[in-house]
Amino acid sequence: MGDHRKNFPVSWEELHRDGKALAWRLLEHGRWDGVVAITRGGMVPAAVVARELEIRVIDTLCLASYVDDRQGELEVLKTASAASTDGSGWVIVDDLVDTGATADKARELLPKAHLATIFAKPLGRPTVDTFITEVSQDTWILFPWDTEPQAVAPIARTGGRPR
Ligand SMILES: O=P(O)(O)OC[C@H]1O[C@H](OP(=O)(O)OP(=O)(O)O)[C@H](O)[C@@H]1O
Ligand SMILES: O=c1[nH]c(=O)c2nc[nH]c2[nH]1
Ligand SMILES: [Mg+2]
Repeated sequence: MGDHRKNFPVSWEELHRDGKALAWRLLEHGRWDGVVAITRGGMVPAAVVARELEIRVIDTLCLASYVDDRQGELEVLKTASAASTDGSGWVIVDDLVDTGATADKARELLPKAHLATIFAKPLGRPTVDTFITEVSQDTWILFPWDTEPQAVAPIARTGGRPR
């Protein structure tokens, strides 16, 4: 695994709540023509946002760069059909910005779209228009689709290392 010092586990309930918080923030900007989910991580937040804002036009932009918590070269696996436009009136949703590389590519493809995430780390924060929660750069966010409950040692016994 990579060099992250802290894990930040997120539950389905927390993600649902934060997705709704993101929808409230996006509502302030008026109506949206559609949502572009950056797959795969953006799909669940995008579903919550689309449901709350009654948006039924949903597209995907398929970008991949990480294997586990190691960043590799960013691959564009599929563009959004909204990419035939400049993206104005559309909101792009992802689960998080970390280094900002994924968000930079989304902006390159849809320069006028609004970019929204649930989480932002400091390096990526300037690339996103709206986000809900900031976490430190050395934190790894653990999403519910990547995790399952298991027994762990007390923090004090790990010597401060991530478990
Ligand atoms: O700001 P960055 O450093 O670019 O990192 C953020 C991106 O990394 C993760 O996607 P990942 O490449 O793991 O693909 P996935 O969504 O299919 O899991 C996450 O879902 C974001 O899209
Ligand atoms: O599950 C994830 N958690 C993260 O903190 C992260 N950063 C980039 N990609 C990520 N994926
Ligand atoms: Mg992703």
